[in-house]
Amino acid sequence: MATAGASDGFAPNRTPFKPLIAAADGSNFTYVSLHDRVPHILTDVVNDLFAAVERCTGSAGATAEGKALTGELSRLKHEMVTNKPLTPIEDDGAEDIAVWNGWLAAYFPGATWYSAPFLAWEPYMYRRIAALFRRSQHWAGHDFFAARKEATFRASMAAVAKLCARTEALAAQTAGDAAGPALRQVAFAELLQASLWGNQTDLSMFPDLTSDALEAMQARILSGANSAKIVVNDTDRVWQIVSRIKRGRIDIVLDNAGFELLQDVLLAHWLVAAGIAAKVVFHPKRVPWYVSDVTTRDFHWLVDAVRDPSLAGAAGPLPPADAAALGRLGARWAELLADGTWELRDELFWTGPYGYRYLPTEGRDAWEGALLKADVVLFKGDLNYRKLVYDLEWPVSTPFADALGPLSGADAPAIVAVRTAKCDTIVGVDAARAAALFAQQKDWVCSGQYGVIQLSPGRWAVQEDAE
Ligand SMILES: O=P(O)(O)OC[C@H]1O[C@](O)(CO)[C@@H](O)[C@@H]1O
Repeated sequence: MATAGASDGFAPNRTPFKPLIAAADGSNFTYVSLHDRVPHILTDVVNDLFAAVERCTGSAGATAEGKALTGELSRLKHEMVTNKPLTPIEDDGAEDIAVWNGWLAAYFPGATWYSAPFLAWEPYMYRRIAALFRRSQHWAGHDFFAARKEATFRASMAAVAKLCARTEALAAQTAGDAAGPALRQVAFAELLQASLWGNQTDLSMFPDLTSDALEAMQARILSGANSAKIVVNDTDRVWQIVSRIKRGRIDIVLDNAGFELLQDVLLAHWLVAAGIAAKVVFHPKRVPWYVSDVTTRDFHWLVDAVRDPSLAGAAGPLPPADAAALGRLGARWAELLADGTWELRDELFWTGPYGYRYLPTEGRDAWEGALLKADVVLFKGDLNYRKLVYDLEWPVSTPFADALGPLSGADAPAIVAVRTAKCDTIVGVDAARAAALFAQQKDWVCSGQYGVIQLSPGRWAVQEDAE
């Protein structure tokens, strides 16, 4: 098996700064995750499956298999809480199993849950859960998180409808030649910021978001009250690039389903309406991931739910103008998907073991097959950020592009990380600013209350310099 060492001396188990390790440092966020938060998620998976098995009116085989699966999931939880070694993932027929197991054997032989880095054991757990389901005959297509993802979105349909109406209006104001660049910049900044704060609605951290909370969040974005919480805000630099693109290509490496996905889709809607993008490629996950991550099915579900909220079981009538905007946008998105303007590519790399600095070597399908063809790639959310910068104890002021390593080369697309900070890793922050924030709130970097919009201009640096 080829080992993934990079020319800069970096390897998955040999890093220039310490990776975040669970047990070593006592009560940090990693430890709390492994000790409390993630075992609860596993318990929820077991309980959800148990309830689904109880409801199951299918064959006796499905019931028996479902019960056996709950047993296997409970065993997985036992391995975790009793700090057993990370064992090979059982073969579920997907090509990435060999990649996962080769990576474990090469870089973390004998590692246990508490000795493996955070970025190793946590994705490993979600892939093991997925493998257990995918190996079953009757439960292979069951997304144990689907009900929760859909319920949150359904419950926030009033906020969803308002946002659709607003984006439709923004697109109408800024699409034509008559719209000045300043207006377009403001629209872009608003939608990018909405996409950022949409990342707060992640069910693995904040399971209880209500429609009112979502509307309050939108109000804070519009009033500018949230801007101070964007610790690094490269929006203007991103706009310098985006505003030069005419009918280009934007890729979005998605994070959470539901409300965050809606914000990403609204941004994509505007990019197409404004003539900036002739193609938007979305990258969802192939298997259920980190509770609320978008799968291909979730994407289509959202488009259908916006096109006809009654199909999604949304309660109560909406104001007629908002309802009409919903229907129009949903129908438009279905068209964009059908004619290939929007494309979904759920490469297995996103649920694999490697950090994104290994995209050029271990993720060619995603890198050469997709991202390199883009003008700009947006990486949404906390986990994508951790995988981009490799989840280390970086000095906070390390430039973002330096932390990206091979992804920031002169042939690369512009890379934009759009993330609310929900773990200890962060780069590109002025050291004095970070110190002031730590003095104010010890856990600011894990709290989900602060965000970053960070740019590595890649091949666009040349054009920026040329101006
Ligand atoms: O949905 P996001 O933004 O990727 O967040 C995923 C969550 O998982 C973690 O990466 C670890 O559980 C957190 O840091 C974060 O809260």
